[in-house]
Amino acid sequence: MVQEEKDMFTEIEDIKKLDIRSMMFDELAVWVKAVGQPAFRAKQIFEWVHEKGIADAEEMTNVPKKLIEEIKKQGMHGVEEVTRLVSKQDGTNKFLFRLQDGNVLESVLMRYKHGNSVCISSQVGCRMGCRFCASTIGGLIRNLEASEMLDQIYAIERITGERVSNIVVMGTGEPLDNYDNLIRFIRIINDERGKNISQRNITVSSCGLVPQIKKLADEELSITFALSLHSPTDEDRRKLLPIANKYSIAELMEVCRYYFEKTGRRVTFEYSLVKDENDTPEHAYKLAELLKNMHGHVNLIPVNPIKEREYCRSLGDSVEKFKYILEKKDINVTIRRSMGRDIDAACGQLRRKYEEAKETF
Ligand SMILES: C[S@@+](CC[C@H](N)C(=O)[O-])C[C@H]1O[C@@H](n2cnc3c(N)ncnc32)[C@H](O)[C@@H]1O
Ligand code: SF4
Repeated sequence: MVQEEKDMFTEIEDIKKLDIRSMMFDELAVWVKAVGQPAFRAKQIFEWVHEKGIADAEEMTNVPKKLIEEIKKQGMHGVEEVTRLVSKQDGTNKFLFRLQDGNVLESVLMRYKHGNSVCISSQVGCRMGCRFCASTIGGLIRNLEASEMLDQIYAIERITGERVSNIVVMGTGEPLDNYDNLIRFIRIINDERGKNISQRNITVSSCGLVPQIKKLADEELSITFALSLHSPTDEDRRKLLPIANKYSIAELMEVCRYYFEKTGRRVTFEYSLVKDENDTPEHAYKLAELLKNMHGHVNLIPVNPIKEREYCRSLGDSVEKFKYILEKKDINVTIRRSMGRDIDAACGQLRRKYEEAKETF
């Protein structure tokens, strides 16, 4: 075999490891050719799967039976609704979805004046061990495929009949611990032949994996990067986030600066306020000092209590005071409204409940 043939062979072998919904357009075109079909079929399939967001290959009415059989053989992974909770307070919908292998995950639809936003999961479980997070209690089960991230959005559109315009990758899982599938997901959801969701309307949040943040910056995407900072000092951060033992705040600030330089996008700093642990005026002053020359924005969120952990949500007064101190120091800051508080707002809680009481669903 000459080198070119070898490369083509490796390419198709790699593509065949993906399910149809996880293939980017160019990969789908190679696959279509490999199963002996004309090139225009790739566009048809891509539009059915990603623009229309169909649940089942059988719905492709203009695609020949033989090709549908090939697609089924290749597989089209996605999610299926198990249950849905609707908040009486603000109309937020929380979905529990089942994957083909029986694992379950959560996605949340939030309705805002500017459009519908969906918070998706990127892994089944998480191995990062953050102290206040329900998603990590059972550890990491597995990474989600790009198809399984995409179908959380498509399924919500199918179920509600409403368009989704914003995506936050802030559900269960550490997206940068599932890096390649995350990038594949972003490229497909942004493809103009599919849902064509602007990269500017996508936010990816991470607990702070420095090498992957650098890699993300080098992709030069125009997504928003959110860093879960939660403390201005290494000492306090280590108490809340085990990953802080690996990467220091100084390294995080350096890579966030790099992210801004490469992409021109301001970084969001997530700060979940835990009573007496990171919500004192001293913490606020230190945070202001740390972020004074960063091109960023702070998002404060009083922590959502979970029953497995002992810590408390900051009181309203401390939250307002924290915000006031940051503002006085010219730091851009907002308090994130906690959506769907009446329906287990803390991410991972519904999935845990389901795992604990499968038979009642
Ligand atoms: C669930 S994580 C998923 C994204 C990514 N793994 C991360 O940590 O940024 C999304 C955000 O929710 C925060 N979070 C987790 N549990 C929380 C809780 N009980 N209350 C408030 N925020 C929480 C995280 O710290 C993070 O900022
Ligand atoms: S906060 Fe994020 S990184 Fe930490 S355990 Fe939860 S999902 Fe994982």
